[in-house]
Amino acid sequence: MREYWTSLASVMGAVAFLQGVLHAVFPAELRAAVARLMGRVTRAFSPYCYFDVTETEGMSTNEIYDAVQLYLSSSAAPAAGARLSLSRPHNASSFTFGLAASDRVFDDFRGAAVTWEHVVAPRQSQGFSWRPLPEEKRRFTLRIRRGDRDKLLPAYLDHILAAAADIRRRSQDRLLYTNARGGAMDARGLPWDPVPFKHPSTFDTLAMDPDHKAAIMADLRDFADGSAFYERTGRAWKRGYLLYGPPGTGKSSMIAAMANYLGYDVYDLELTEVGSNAELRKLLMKTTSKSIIVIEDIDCSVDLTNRAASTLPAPKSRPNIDGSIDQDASAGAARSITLSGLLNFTDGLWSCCGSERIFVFTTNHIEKLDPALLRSGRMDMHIFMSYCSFPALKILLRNYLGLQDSDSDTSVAIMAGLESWIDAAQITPADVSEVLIKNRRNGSKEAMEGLLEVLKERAEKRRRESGPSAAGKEAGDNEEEEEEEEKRALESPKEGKEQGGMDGGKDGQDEETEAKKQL
Ligand SMILES: Nc1ncnc2c1ncn2[C@@H]1O[C@H](COP(=O)(O)OP(=O)(O)OP(=O)(O)O)[C@@H](O)[C@H]1O
Ligand SMILES: [Mg+2]
Repeated sequence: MREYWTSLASVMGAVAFLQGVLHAVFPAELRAAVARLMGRVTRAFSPYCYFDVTETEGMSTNEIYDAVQLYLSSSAAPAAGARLSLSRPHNASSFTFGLAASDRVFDDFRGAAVTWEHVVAPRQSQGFSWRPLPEEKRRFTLRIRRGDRDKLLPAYLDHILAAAADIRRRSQDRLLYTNARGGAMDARGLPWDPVPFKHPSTFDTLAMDPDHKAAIMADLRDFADGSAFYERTGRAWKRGYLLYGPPGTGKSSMIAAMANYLGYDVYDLELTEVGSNAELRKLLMKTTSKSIIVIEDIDCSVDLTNRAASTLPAPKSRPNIDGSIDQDASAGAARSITLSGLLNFTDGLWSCCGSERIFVFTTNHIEKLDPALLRSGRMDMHIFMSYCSFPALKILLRNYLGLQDSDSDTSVAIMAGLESWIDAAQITPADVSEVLIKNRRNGSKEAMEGLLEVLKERAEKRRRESGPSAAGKEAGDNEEEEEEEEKRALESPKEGKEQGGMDGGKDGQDEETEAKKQL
């Protein structure tokens, strides 16, 4: 054994000696030229071709290098033992992973396998430079089979750039924009005011029927991933959702959940602050893609019952600095937003500037909306946010009391009571949440008992009120709705309205999903 080690050491010594001689005899340039030649010969017979993406291009940074780094860190499979570096960009809410030196990752695109290697080499000393260059030269080398070249380039790089942009957007704080300045522009000429958007509502916390929720999430996902579909079918890449239902059933929470799910910015459009159709168009043009444009309480914002006529709800009289109201301005200034202006906003040619945008309208009174607004293609999906059902209640119990399905045997009787009373009580998720918040300090059993009492009271009250005099009233009428109606003091007539429902909206959606499947 000792002889083996002695001979190995002498071989290594000889190699080192020869290397020393080579280094001494041949200049560095010659050695590099020989290495380059060898590399070229090897590559000429290789079934692969290689592409280098260097970190810097001349003096400027290479955008593709950054994109590749971001993309590889999130989507490709690192080789066994690869080291990923961790970082969190300033102002970002999530971490990003980067590939360490000389590590390899594998990826595939359209059925072709690719390999990326991260190569880090020391930079040779340079002459004078205005800008200090990094001491190392970094690059990604892409290795693909020669036969896959046409299939992969440039489509694979486009895919990487788009994916990297998406990751970048998701890792930054998203924004909520409002147009609350009444058409005034900021210093940069933008009509929207942004604030960081940090709404905690997610589809996980949203209490609604799980199947219904899953259908909405699938629809959103199809939309966000549907670039090729929309291009192929010649449709503008946008989608409209109409959320309707009584107050406190989670319409605004649903919008926040949608934004959090897709990572989109939200534009909260206050229609009463918009003076004209032209202004509306300008606002639309200043929205970015990957955003949700929201008009809440659309029935209250403007009178959208007559497509042809100008709508004239009392314009908001803004107080002057001294507090007085400018009567001329409030009485005389006719507002000129029309239903057709709004339809153009969602459906016309202007709505297609930019892409990947979702329009969401909410209303408590779908029957007050003009059928033109409900037509499929404008509002593709009508989502009814209903009173709290038992499956929705279980989600609230889980969120507020930490109650799991498996825990339910501890309070089987109360759960059974809640299940039997919940529909009759017609209670909103907002009211259930309030009761649970109020009682949760006393423990989950007490909180559930408290809720059961409230449900019974409500159901009893409803039963008493729906005596013979109330017969014939629609099932959806209830105390809260009436209170809300009074509060909003709407004057628009009800005749001639078509009752839009989830089915109508869903049909449109089903057709599209079907079309997608066929394509
Ligand atoms: N479906 C729900 N799931 C979870 N929480 C809900 C739900 N509905 C309402 N809530 C709770 O009630 C509060 C009010 O709900 P939200 O503002 O979303 O109702 P809304 O339907 O938009 O009401 P409005 O018609 O008055 O605008 C929310 O902050 C949330 O805490
Ligand atoms: Mg709301």
